[in-house]
Amino acid sequence: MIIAVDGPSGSGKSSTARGVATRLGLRFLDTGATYRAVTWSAVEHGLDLDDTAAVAQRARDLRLEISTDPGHQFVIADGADVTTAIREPRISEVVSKIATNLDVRKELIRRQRAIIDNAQPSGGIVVEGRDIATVVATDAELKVLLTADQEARMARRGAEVSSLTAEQLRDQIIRRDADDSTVSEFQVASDGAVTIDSTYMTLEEVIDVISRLAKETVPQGQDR
Ligand SMILES: Nc1ncnc2c1ncn2[C@@H]1O[C@H](COP(=O)(O)OP(=O)(O)OP(=O)(O)O)[C@@H](O)[C@H]1O
Ligand SMILES: Nc1ccn([C@H]2C[C@H](O)[C@@H](COP(=O)(O)O)O2)c(=O)n1
Repeated sequence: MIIAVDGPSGSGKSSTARGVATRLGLRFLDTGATYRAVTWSAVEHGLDLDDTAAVAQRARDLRLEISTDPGHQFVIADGADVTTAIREPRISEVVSKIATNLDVRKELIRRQRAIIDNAQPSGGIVVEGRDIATVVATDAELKVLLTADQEARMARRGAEVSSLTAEQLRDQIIRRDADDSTVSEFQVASDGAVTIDSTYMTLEEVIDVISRLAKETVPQGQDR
């Protein structure tokens, strides 16, 4: 089974998808972490991030290991544990440059699909990102567009990283969504997707709703 969770920045995709995977005993893939790992590597190599060919080559050359265990997340890039480093503001500020590089996307989508295929024997996977239902896994059994209004998303990010200024918060949520939406459609639900507006819902409530939908989606008697 594949559950796709797409949506804008700060809507709760990652925490919700991880929670659903834990609840249902599925694997979990944070596809944003793959774009962040390439960004980290390009920065470490001192590349000009506007040099799309050089950055795409870096994406193809990168040795990348990403955990799909919802209880133990890690990202290893060229042998370095970058689990924390890829979340630093210096990466968040520039990651859209890498995520809007179409050759990088081609390479990372290929890798994401391989990870999803590998997870199938263990029962399935919850995959979160911006283009999962529309591009990466169009055959997902359950497609969710997770939204929340802009103020709620900025408040959530602010509560998570208290050191961010108001300007940095707007950059990480509003500017990033504007840039990212030039290459992916995550503001409007695709065909067959269920929209969940989490503005006034707790994380647990969102996890409950998606878990229930997932159980209703799998035919009775079929192994998960
Ligand atoms: N329904 C919710 N109610 C309140 N807070 C939430 C809810 N869902 C998630 N959060 C919190 O909001 C913050 C952002 O969530 P998360 O990182 O999962 O969002 P995201 O959509 O994956 O963001 P990004 O795409 O920017 O990585 C986290 O601190 C998380 O705990
Ligand atoms: N499937 C995806 C996943 C992520 N992105 C972009 C969006 C962000 O700018 C960046 C990092 O994602 P985050 O960790 O903040 O969810 O990668 C994308 O274009 N497609």
